Order: sequence, then structure tokens, then C-alpha cells
Amino acid sequence: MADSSSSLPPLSEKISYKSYFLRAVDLTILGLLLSLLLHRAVHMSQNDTVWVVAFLCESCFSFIWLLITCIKWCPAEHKPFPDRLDERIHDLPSVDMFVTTADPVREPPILVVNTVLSLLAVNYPANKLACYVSDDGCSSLTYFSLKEAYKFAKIWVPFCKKYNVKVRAPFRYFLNPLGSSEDSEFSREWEMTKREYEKFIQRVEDASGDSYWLDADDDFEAFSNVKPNDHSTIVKVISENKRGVGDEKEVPHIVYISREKRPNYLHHYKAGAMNFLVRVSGLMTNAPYMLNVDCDMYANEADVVRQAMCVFLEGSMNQDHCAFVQFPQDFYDSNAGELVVLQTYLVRGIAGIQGPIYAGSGCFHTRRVMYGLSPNDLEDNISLSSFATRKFLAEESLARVFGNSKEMVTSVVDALQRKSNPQNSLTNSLEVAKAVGHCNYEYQTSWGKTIGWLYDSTSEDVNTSIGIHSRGWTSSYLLPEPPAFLGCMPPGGPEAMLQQRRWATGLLEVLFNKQSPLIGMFCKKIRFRQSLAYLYILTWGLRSIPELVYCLLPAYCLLHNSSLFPKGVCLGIIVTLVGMHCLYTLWEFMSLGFSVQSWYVSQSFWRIKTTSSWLFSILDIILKLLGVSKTVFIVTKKTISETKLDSKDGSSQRDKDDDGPKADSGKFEFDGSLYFLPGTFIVLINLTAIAGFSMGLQRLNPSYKGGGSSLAEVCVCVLVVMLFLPFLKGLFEKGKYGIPLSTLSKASLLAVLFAFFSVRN
Ligand SMILES: O=c1ccn([C@@H]2O[C@H](COP(=O)(O)OP(=O)(O)O[C@H]3O[C@H](CO)[C@@H](O)[C@H](O)[C@H]3O)[C@@H](O)[C@H]2O)c(=O)[nH]1
Ligand SMILES: [Mn+2]
Repeated sequence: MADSSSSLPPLSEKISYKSYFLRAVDLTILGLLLSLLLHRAVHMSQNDTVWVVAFLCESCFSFIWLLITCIKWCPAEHKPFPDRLDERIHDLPSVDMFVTTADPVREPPILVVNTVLSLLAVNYPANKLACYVSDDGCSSLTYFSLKEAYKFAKIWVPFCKKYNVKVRAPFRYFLNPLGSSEDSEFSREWEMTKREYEKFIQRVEDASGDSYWLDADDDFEAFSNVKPNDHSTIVKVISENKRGVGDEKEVPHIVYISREKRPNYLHHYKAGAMNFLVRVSGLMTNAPYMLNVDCDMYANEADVVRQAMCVFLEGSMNQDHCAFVQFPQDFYDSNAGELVVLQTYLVRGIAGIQGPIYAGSGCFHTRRVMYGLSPNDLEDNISLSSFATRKFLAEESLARVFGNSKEMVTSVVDALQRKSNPQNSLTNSLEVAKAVGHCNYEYQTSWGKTIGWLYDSTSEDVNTSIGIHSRGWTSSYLLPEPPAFLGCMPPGGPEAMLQQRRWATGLLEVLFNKQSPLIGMFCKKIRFRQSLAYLYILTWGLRSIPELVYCLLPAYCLLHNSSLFPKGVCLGIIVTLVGMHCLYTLWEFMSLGFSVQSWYVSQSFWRIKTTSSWLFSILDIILKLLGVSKTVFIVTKKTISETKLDSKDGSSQRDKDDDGPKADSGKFEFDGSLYFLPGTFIVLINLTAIAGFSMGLQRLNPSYKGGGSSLAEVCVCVLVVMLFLPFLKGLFEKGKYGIPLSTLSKASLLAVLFAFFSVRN
């Protein structure tokens, strides 16, 4: 496939972002933290228990910072050169593209079809692509929308390729009006395509309102009387690109699938859906590479497949063993500044170790790796070693591992040996494809245990990722500008809290299962610093405890009249630490084009989610470990943003004021759930402490000697209140922006108890 001449320029390069200055900053902060710990340890005996508690919290923070410093030491990313691909590779490999959806209400079909359309239109030969959509909602509406999307794709795909359209998700593309300078042929076609898009959307909307007529259509028979959690497998080939030659007018294959569901079976949420996608695509097209995106994550860069191939195909010529290529998850709404910063600075750091962590979306996987191969099963990076051939290719063991389908086993053998796929018609595989979607197909096989996407965590992405890195594979990180994929994030409020809780719970599940980096560090092929990176991510939930305690300590000290911080010159340690950390994180935000305000919102949201969502994740994991309850994957609600195209599609400034309403304007939504209790309590108690201190309440303490708390503790209380500003505002607002009375009364009761305890104790 590849031209072996080594004189040609490379398809991709690894770029290092090593910075001595940033290392020095990281080390300085670490040094300050350690000196604070030292100071506390030396003066422990002269102070009360507050110092012990503070010492423990600060030890946790120092450990986290140590991890961060290790992770960020040598950041790197890959830079692809897609222009060189055609010169070097004469026959591009096939790619199967997977989109998962689970709920037509929380994930509107219009969003799903836009993601599908963006994938169908990428710059890659259409006869090398197939798009599989897994629908865990088993919705006739989703199926209908996809059928309609195919009709529109026949206009959209050629239009995009003819005019080299940049944004290939039509709902985003048509947000901007036609420029006045465009030539008339383009304008005509633009208008026509837009009209067709609007008609298509209208048909989908009509069907969303009233879909009874779908029942009359034979093609929808499979959807009659089904429930999302109780139905047989459905596999429908929506379009087949028969004898495609890869010209610009072709549309890749589109296949709709929905695995069998029965009430008393475990379905393993997204991971289960992914494994069914792997099997069906294995039977139909069996491409060596698989792209996986969430249903809201459309392809924003038409060259994305070519970019990923630059890394894989370069890797197959040197011994790099790249198992997957991950693109960052970027967002078209601006609720996710913090995630973007994390991906740029932290994930780039991890990318410099063994490779980025698989993030669940925007990732190209290698089929053979998903089938359980390790780097040393390969002889020259292409063919199986003789040992691996014996180990993998014995028919009976294959059936045990991959399930009892002859056709599936044949397809696995082909994939492992990298045989090109026989050009069968997709419809010939319909029956076998349905068979591998049965509830009990995976029973006593290795699916979800060592093969495919791994089960037992609602963060199946990190779980699967650690499984791959533990076998010794590396991965690569590409950060193209504009971003390759754009999705949506819920704004600050109940949905965001729910999502954060699922993530933190899922990560803790991995920490305590057999994939745990705590074990892998010593007995698997994962690199030491990579294990530390996983440890950093997997312990997110546990951080809630020191963070919560630290938000309460200053209030306790004020009410109790004890000092939390060193006095005199040593107070400088704290001041420098806080100042440096603020400037450092602010710089990280601003260097990516974010505003000061979004930095502030993100700092605030970090504290809010840590002290509530992450705290609840600890409860989830305890209940799971005790066998009391199971963890669940509640799909995040997705909304279609109407904001105009901005930075992400070209220019460099991310936050523009004329962008319409934005969640990062600080408006935070509340409801009656328990998520908002810790935050409300923290605000109330800190306000009480400030008020109490200014009124001299601490003198009521029987052991009052004076000289305890000082301005430092007051300042930190003010800082905490500022970090929980949405809650402070929520005290005075009404409706969804106001804290409900029930939450307020519970929090007040807690605050009174806490204050009483602090003053009296
Ligand atoms: O039973 C399920 C549940 C979810 N999904 C799909 O999984 C994807 C991710 O779900 P979403 O609700 O969007 O979760 P997010 O928190 O936004 O997603 C992040 O976190 C998840 C793990 O918690 C990963 O699976 C995702 O890839 C990652 O983007 C969506 O396409 C869903 O349709 C299913 O197919 N079946
Ligand atoms: Mn999502």
C-alpha cells in the first residue's frame, strides 16, 4: 500500500512542546506547596486540629500538583501532512465510521443526521468509507431521519466536494449568509442546497411532531410496538454504494443498527453499542480503521480522515505501534473552556508520554488492536508473528473469544491478517448481522472483557484506553486548527452536574477494577508516567473531599477564632501560591483565545462540580462496591446552538461578544436536586462567618484568647464566596436561576449546625 521509499518527506511528525519556563513554574508551585507543608509540620504542635486537617488537604493538593508536573513535563502532539498522502499512498485503507445515539428526545435526530452528513462528506474516497449509526433508542424517527439524510446527502456531498466547503455539517454551514462576492454558479447552487436542506429538516420536524404515518410504511414495521429497552435487533442498510469508484458524487454506505434489548439483560450502555457496531461493520465492510464519534460531534475538518491516516500509515513504516489517533473534543457552544484548556495542556502532556487517553469521541481505532492484539504479536508491524498466529487463529478459540458466529470468526481472521474485504453486497450480511446483536451473543465471550470496548464503567472510554496502553501500544494526538470535531456541552446547571457525576463515577469504577493503574504500574506494559496520568484522571472523584473541606475550613476558623494560615512572612507562601496559580491558569486560558471571564467561570465551575458532582460519585462507587446499586449512564441532553460560526471555524479569537447568549456569561441554572446543596451550604456558611467575624461572634467561644483569625481568613472566605458566585446570585434570583426554597432551607439548617459547632467547639 505504502511507498517504501524513505527519501520522501514524512507523512507526520511528532512535535515537542517542551518549555523550560513552564517546567520552572510548575516546579516553583510544587516547591511552594512543599514549603507550606513543611511549615505546617514544624508548627503543628503550637496549633489546633485545624492545622492537621489543613495539612492533610494540602498534602492531597501537593500530590495532585506533583502528578500534574510529571504529566506536563514533555508535551507533544503529532502534525500530519495530508497533502503528501496521495504521493505516498496509492491505495488508501478503508475506514468504518461509527455514530452512537440513544435517545431521540435528549439527542434530537437533526443533530444526529448533521453529524452523519458531516462524516459522509469528508475528503476521502467514498468507496473506502461506511457510516454505521447505532441507535439505542430504537426510534423510527431516527431511522426516518437517516433515510431522509441520505436523500439530502446526494446533493450535499457533491456540493461540499465541488466547492471545498469548510464546515460540512449543514446546520452550522447555513448559519452564515452567502457572501456578496460569490460567483453566480456557486450562489445558485448554494441557494438550491439550502432550500433542499430546509425541506429535509421540515420533513424531519413534521415526523417528530406526528409519526403515525410511519407505521403504515412496511419499512418501519420493525419499529412498531417496540420499547427502547425491549425489542429485537434491527439492521437496515439505508444506502449501499455499489461498485463505487470513489468519485466526488458518491455517498458512502449508510447502515442503521439497533441491538436487541430485553429488560433483564445488562446492555453496557455505550460500550455495548460500540461492540455491536464493531461486529456488524466487521461482517459488512471490515475496514482496518474505525472512527468513533458521539452523535453531536460533527466533523469540522474535511481532511480529518486523511490526517489520521498520515499517522497510521507513517507508523506502519516505522515501529511506532500507534493503536489509535485521538483528536480533542472541541465545542461550538462555549460551555467548555476548561475542557479545551485541559486537552491542550494536560492531554498534550500525556501525548508526550505514551499517547493521549481515548476520550470516547473523535478517535480513530485500529480494528486489530480492538480484537486484542499486542505489539509483540506483530512481526514487522503488519503480519502476525507465528506465535500470535497459533494463539489467535485457532477456530475453536476464536469462537470462544468472539462468539458463536462462523461469519464473525471469518471476518476476525481476515481483520487480524489484514486481508482486504471481499466486495460482498452489504444486504447479504443482514441476517448474520442481526444474529450478532442478540442479547446473549456475548455471553461467555471476551467482548467487553479483553476485546472491543471494555465494560464495567460508565467512562468506557478511559477504561478501554487503559486496556490498550497496558498492552504496550502507544497512541497519537492531533490538534488541528480549526478543530477536527465540534460538539455541544450542557450549560452550567443540572445537566452539567449529572454529566460530571457520571464521568467521576465512571473514572472511580476504573480505579477500583482490574484495569486500575495502581496495578498496571507494576505488572503491565504501561509506562510509569502514563500510569500517573491515569491516576490523576481516575481520582477526580476523590478530590472532592479535600476541596470541600478546604472550602469550609476558613469559615470554621473565623467562627472558631483560630488561624488557618501561617502568620508574618510565611503568609507570603500562601499569597504567592494563590497568585501564581491564578496567573498561570489565566495565561493558559488567554493563550487559547478565551476571555478573562471564561477563565473565571471555569474556576468557579471547577469548585462547584468538585464539591458536589464529584462528591456524589464517591457515594455511587461505595454503593456499587457494596453491591447496593449499579451505576447508570444517563445520556447528556443536547441542544442545537444557534450561535454564528466563529473562531472554531477560522479566526483566532474564541469569545466574541456579538455571539449571542452564552452560558459562560455566568448564568447558572438550579433545580431542586441535591447537587446544589453543598454549594448553597458553602456560600451560606462563608457569608455567616464573614458576618459573624465582623460582629465579633468569635468572642462567644469559651476559650477565646484573641489573636486567632485575621484578615487572611476573611479574605479566603471572600474568595470562596466569589468562586461560588452563581450560588450567591442564586440566593436573590427567581425561577431557574434561583436556588429553590427546599435547597435553601436544608442548606440553612446545615449552616446553623455548622456555625454552632464551630463557635462552641
Ligand atoms: O446507552 C447508551 C448511552 C449513551 N450512548 C451514546 O454515547 C455517546 C456519549 O453520550 P453523552 O451523553 O453525549 O455523554 P458525554 O458525557 O457527552 O460523553 C463523554 O463521556 C462519555 C463517557 O461517560 C463517553 O462515552 C463519550 O464518548 C464522551 O464524549 C452518545 O453519542 C450517546 O448516544 C449510547 O449509544 N448508548
Ligand atoms: Mn456528549
